[in-house]
Amino acid sequence: MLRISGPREEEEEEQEEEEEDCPELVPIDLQQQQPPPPQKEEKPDPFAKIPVTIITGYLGAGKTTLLNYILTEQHNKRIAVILNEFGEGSALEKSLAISQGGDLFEEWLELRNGCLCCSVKDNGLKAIENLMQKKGKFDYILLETTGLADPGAVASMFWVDAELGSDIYLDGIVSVVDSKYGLRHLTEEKPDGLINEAVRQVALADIIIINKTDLVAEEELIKIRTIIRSINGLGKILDTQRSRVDLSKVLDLHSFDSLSGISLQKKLQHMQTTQPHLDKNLLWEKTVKNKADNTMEVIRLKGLVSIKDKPHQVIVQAVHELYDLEETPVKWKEDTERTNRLVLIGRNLDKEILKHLFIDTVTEKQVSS
Ligand SMILES: Nc1nc2c(ncn2[C@@H]2O[C@H](COP(=O)(O)OP(=O)(O)OP(=O)(O)O)[C@@H](O)[C@H]2O)c(=O)[nH]1
Ligand SMILES: [Zn+2]
Repeated sequence: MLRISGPREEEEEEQEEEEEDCPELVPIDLQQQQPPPPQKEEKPDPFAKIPVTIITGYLGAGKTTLLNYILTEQHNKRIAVILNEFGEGSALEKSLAISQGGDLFEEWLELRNGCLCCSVKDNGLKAIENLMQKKGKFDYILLETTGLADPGAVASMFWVDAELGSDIYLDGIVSVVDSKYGLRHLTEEKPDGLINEAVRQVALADIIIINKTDLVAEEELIKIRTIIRSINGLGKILDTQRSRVDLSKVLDLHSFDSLSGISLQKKLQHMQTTQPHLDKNLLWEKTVKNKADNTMEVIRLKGLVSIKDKPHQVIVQAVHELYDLEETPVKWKEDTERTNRLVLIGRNLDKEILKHLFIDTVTEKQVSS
């Protein structure tokens, strides 16, 4: 079954499931006796450590959507964004990632609002080191991991790299979960009995965002919330549509400061002992097979395609069997050939078969009379 999601509607306010934070108690007499603190002039402190928030989550859950949302919200920060991309088509992913009117960027790119953005292929360490040479130009770092990454590895790098550690600190790990497919990702058993990536991402998170609540009914949400709780009993769980979350709930958390209790090391240990309560795999309708007769399964697709009579490039995205198309502000060049590019991630995928299938689908058929 294929479905195109309809035109974007204005989202309702995201609901939050967690209890409100308790207000802090302040002794009355202290408050009365002390004069208000003088208004400080906001000047960046060149020696201040820069917070890093890791944004993790399974393929297509809404990480980049969250990044884009944060960048466009009012935050009074100069944010540097690092995207860990998948696939070989670097230009493709970059142009999809951050809405900059289709500008492509290899190195650090300055965004309109003073934020910086960079797209990297490896673990992001180089990008951060590279970024630190621009110290003073930004005051927050957001790092999006690839959907299949174990965030523990990325997070650990802030401990391993002492030099890096003196400039920046890990502020928190945010994990985005897809309401529709999260359950499936979280309960998938790996053949070797290892903990799957989706579970690792949830287990390590300080904040778990259950995104795409528009796609599921309340019962589904309860199910996914329950399994998330069973994996991570500590993280704060928030529900969102289009990753629209209250920024104060995801930034400046100081999750790993000595004061806030559980350290990353502890979390990593905790993770090994927590087991998800498994639901059995969901049934899925599959028809295309590879040469070895195994059913192909696409988990994630991104692409830049040309649509007949449309002057603009169109982005196609899919998460399992849902997909949507979005016209970009970028026009195809008049005098050059329009090239369609697709990046697919999944199981038992066969490039040749998929290519034929795609060409078959888009080729105009002669109707014989
Ligand atoms: N229906 C619906 N679609 C959403 C929502 N949030 C994001 N999407 C769509 O889901 C798709 C994937 O979103 P991304 O933000 O690119 O996901 P991602 O986690 O960055 O994906 P990868 O980097 O490939 O792992 C896009 O087509 C989004 O437009 C939502 O709340 N509801
Ligand atoms: Zn992304």
